[in-house]
Amino acid sequence: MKLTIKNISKNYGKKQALKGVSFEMENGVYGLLGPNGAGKSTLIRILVGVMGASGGEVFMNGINRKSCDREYRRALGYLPQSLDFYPEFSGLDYLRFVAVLKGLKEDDAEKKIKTLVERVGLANDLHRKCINYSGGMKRRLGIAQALLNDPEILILDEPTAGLDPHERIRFRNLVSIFSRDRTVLLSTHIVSDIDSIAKKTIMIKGGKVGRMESTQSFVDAIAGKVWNVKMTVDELVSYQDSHIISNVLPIGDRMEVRVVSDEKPSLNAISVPPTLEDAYLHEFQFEGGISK
Ligand SMILES: Nc1ncnc2c1ncn2[C@@H]1O[C@H](COP(=O)(O)OP(=O)(O)OP(=O)(O)O)[C@@H](O)[C@H]1O
Repeated sequence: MKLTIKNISKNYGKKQALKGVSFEMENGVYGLLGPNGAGKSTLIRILVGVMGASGGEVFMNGINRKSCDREYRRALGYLPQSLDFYPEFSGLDYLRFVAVLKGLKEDDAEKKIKTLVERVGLANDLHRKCINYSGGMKRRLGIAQALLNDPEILILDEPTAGLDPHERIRFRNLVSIFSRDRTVLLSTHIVSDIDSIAKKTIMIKGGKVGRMESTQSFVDAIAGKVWNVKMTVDELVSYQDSHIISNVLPIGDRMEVRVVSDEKPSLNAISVPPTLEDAYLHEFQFEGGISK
């Protein structure tokens, strides 16, 4: 399955939310990473067809999606940022309801629901009202509904928002397993969501795709630009206004400060191996109040 996004733009009145976004995806997880307001949700809404683009095209296996709308919708699974549940619905009612909306035959739906709830770890909670599920269970129910029609393309919009670390890791592992033979686009501003599972990371800012590379390439590109510097708390106060700081660790009466900097930031700085989080900070150094 190949999905090609070509020159997509979107205007909300005078606000240009997407400015000619282009990239291509095949099997595997693709992380769509960008700060608040970068245009991630707008792009996703256009890809899943709940909103029209102002310009540009989407192609599925080389065919314009406008010419294969039915097949495209059939191939698509979508987990939106928030899911609403009818108060009386159990998890099972909800999945049956979505199965009807997706046009699944009753027998197929029951088999599919049984397999999926086991895979997402909800088999013992199916008869409970889903509004009483924990955040993690709701997300797992969300991924089960997105997978009911066996989609080849799975689109997840900030799927781990509000989850505790245990549920976050569980969700990430699920996505990784499901991505073996699917194309997954996972939008997030949480670097650890995609750090270990995305084969490519798409960095988006100001409505433009800055770079799309293998996740490891982003990390490799800033090798030699991440440093540990020991300093006092007073020194840190003035230091943090002029440097990108990715971590601070108190050691005795001093601070070990992790700094992302093209140049060696001070004489006693020691070069350390970079992470994707460092690469994100380097890429978005002018977003989120970091000035340099
Ligand atoms: N309905 C709308 N009307 C006007 N402007 C909008 C609308 N929806 C989004 N925007 C603007 O478009 C830009 C992109 O918004 P979008 O929600 O796509 O970003 P995002 O990357 O998903 O952000 P977040 O991570 O905060 O969800 C922002 O500047 C936002 O304020």
